[in-house]
Amino acid sequence: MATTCRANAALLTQSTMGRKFVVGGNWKMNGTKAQINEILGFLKAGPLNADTEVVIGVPAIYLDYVKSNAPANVEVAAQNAYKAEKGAFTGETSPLMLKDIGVNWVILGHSERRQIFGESDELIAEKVAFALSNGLKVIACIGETLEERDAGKSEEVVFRQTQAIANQIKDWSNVVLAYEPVWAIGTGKTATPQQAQEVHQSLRQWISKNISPEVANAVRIQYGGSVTGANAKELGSQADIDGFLVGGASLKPEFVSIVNARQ
Ligand SMILES: O=C[C@H](O)COP(=O)(O)O
Repeated sequence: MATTCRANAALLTQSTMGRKFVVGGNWKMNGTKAQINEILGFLKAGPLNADTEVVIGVPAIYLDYVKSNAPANVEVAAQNAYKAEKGAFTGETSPLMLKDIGVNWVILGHSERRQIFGESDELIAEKVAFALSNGLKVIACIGETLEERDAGKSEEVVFRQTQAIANQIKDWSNVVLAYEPVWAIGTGKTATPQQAQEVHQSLRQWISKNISPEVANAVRIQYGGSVTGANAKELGSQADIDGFLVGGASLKPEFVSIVNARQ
């Protein structure tokens, strides 16, 4: 048993080598200044594992405030950005505006953007390309709905969504993929570590074949969908899970233990 555990740990170290664990907190449309101050309070208190990259996705109106008040070991992300520098796009935010206030990350293609706001694979891919070309780092979300999973189409869907991005970009070094099965988002139904690992592994194999082995080895793939302090350690111990994108629990002090899941 001890030998098997050591062998698994060695395999995990080998397969994740060079991929820094990255945990995102997606606040979605939540937060008041008072609540944000509480969140920043527990992030400052941490302690946050220095080997984990932490990025919080903040509503646009609070980006500047959070950027000015977040601890130095926490990066700040927008939850959306448009594919143009400036112009007549009422209600949108440009990657250049984000850079202007010192925000270096953006979350794109979240399933809520896809489903509620009708964003297509192509639009998301264009936004990813435009954000990257303007110096942002991108968390690009992919994932299947329950109907698609029940129809056995999980892989087909995530491959299609990733292909759309691959059609628009060449350099993946500033991209983190977030696999978020839609049926697990905000439902309390987490994918089991095995279910998540299975999709992450086949996605990495698909990337190796269709993009390149180098990208497959280097690109970080987060899991998202009802991640909590209670399930993060087991999920985070899977060889192809390189971090999390956390919704509800990122608003709570348990986010600290999610960040520290790989310690
Ligand atoms: O971006 C985060 C995901 O939508 C997960 O949300 P959740 O942790 O509340 O299920």
